[in-house]
Amino acid sequence: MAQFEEVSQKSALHPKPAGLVLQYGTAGFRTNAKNLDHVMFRMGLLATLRSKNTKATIGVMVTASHNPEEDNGVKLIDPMGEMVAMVWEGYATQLANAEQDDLLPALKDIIKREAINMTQEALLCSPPVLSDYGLVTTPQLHYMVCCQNTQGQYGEATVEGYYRKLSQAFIRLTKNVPNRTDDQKHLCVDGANGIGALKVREMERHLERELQISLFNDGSSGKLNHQCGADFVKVQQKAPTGVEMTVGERCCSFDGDADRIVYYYSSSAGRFHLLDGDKIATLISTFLKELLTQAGLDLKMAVVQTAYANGSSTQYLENTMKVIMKCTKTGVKHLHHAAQEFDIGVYFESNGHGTVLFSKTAEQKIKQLAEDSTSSDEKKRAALLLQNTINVINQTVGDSISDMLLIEAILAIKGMTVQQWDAIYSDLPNRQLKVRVSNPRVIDTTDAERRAVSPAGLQEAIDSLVKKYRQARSFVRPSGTEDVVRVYAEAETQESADALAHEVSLAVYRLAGGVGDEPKPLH
Ligand SMILES: CC(=O)N[C@H]1[C@@H](OP(=O)(O)O)O[C@H](CO)[C@@H](O)[C@@H]1O
Ligand SMILES: [Mg+2]
Repeated sequence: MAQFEEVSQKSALHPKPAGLVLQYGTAGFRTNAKNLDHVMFRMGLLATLRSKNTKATIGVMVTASHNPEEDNGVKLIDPMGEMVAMVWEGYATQLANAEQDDLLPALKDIIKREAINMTQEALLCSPPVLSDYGLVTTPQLHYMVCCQNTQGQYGEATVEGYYRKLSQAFIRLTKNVPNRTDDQKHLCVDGANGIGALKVREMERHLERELQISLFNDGSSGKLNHQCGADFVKVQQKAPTGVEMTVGERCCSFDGDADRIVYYYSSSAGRFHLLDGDKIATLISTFLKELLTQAGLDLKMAVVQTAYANGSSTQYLENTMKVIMKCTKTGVKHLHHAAQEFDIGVYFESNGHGTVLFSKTAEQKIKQLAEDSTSSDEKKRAALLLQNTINVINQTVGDSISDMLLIEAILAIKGMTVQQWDAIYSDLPNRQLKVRVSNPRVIDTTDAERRAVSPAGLQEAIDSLVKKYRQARSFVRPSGTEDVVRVYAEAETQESADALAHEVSLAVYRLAGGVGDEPKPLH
C-alpha cells in the first residue's frame, strides 16, 4: 500500500542508531536527546495507530520531566487523559527498537494484532486531524486530550479553558474565607526553569490576586532541573538554588514538565522542612474526609501510596485517620488504576506526583446534595466545597499547578500555616541510594515491590539488617527509568537510616552483581 511506501521513505530520514535499545518505561522513552530522532518519528506512527484503534484523540508529549537538560523524552496519552495502555507500551518498545528494515514488519504486526482497519486513505505519516498545542505542561495536555474525547464535558480543550476552569474553582473555594492576610496569600514557586514557570505566569492573571506568586527559576537564566525543581528538593532534602526564601515562608517546587510538586520552608533554626507527596496526600485526604462527614455522604475514600511512602504517613492515615490504605508498585499508572476502585481515590507518590479521582457516582451524589434546597446549611456548604474541589483538581494526572491551587485552598479554608500542616505527623528519617549492577533486572520483587524474591539470599540479608535498627524498613528494586537498583531505608534516626541504606546497598552489590567500586558509607 502507498502509505507503507511513504513510511519507508520518511523513516529513512530518521535513522535509528544501530544497536541502540530503548524501553518504554514508567514515563515513556527518556534518554539523551541526540538518540531520540527515530523514536519521535515512530511514536508519531504509533499514535496514529492508537488513535485509529480507539477511534479517539491521542496525545503525544515531548518531555524529559525532571531529567537533566541534555535529555529528552516522549510519551503517549490515552483517550481519557491516562497513560497509554500496558500492551501499547510493549508495541512502543518494539517499534523504537526495530532496525530500519524491520520497521514495516513491526508496524504490520501491531496492525494485525489489534485488528486495525487500514483500508482508508494513506494517513499513517500525516493523520487527518492534528492539533499542535505548542508549549504546554504535561498535565495540560492530558487535560486537553480528555476534554477532546468527552466532547467538552470535562472542560474546554484549550489552555485558556484549563486556566478558567481551575482558577474559577480556586476563587470560589477561597473568596469567602475571612481575614486572609497578604502573607497567607503569598507563595514562592520554583519553576525548575521548565514549562511550569511559563504557565503559572499565564495562570496568575486569572487568580484575581487570591494567590500572589513570587516565581523563581523561571527559565530566563538557569538550566532546566539543575540544582532546582521537585526531584532535586525531594532527593537532596534541601532548598533549591535560586529561591530567596525567608524564615517560615511557604515555598514549593515543580518539576521540569510540571506534573510533580513538593512544599517546604525553613525554620528559624535554619532547618529545612520538606512536605512531600505523603504530606500532601495527608492534607488532602483529611480535608476530604472532614467534608464527607459534614455533608453526611457515605462515599468510600482510599489513599494510594507506593513502598516509598514514609512509614509515619501510612501509620497516621491508617491508625489515626482510619483511612483505607493501598500500596502499589512504583509508577503513576499503578496508583491511578488502584485509585479508580474507590468513590474517591487520593494517590500520591512520595516525590509529589499525584491527584484525586472521583467516581461518577461520587460526583453525582455531591452535585445532588449541592443542589438540594432541603439540606442543612452545613451540608450544603460541604457539598459546595466538594464540588469546587472536584473542579480545581486535574483528575487525568498529577499536576503541579492544580495540586498547588488545591493545597493553597485547603490551607486557606482550614486557616492552617505550613508549620501546622507539617506538624500533623513527623517523617521517619530516610535515605535513598542507587547501586550499579550489571543487570538490575536480576532483582525480582513481590508485595508491591516491598520484598525481593531474587537473587537468592537478598531478602534474608535485608531482613536481618533491618532487625538491627528501631522502626526500620528497607527494600530494593530495579529502577524503571535509570539503569540502577534503588535502595530505600528508613529508621528512627537519620544515622540509622543512613547506615541501613549503606548496608543494604552492600548486600545488593554483593548478591546482585555489583559493578565498579563497592558502595561507601555515607559518613
Ligand atoms: C523512587 C522514585 O521517585 N521513582 C520515580 C522514578 O521511577 P523509577 O522506576 O524509580 O526510576 O520515575 C518515575 C517516573 O517519573 C516515577 O513515577 C517514580 O516515582
Ligand atoms: Mg514530571
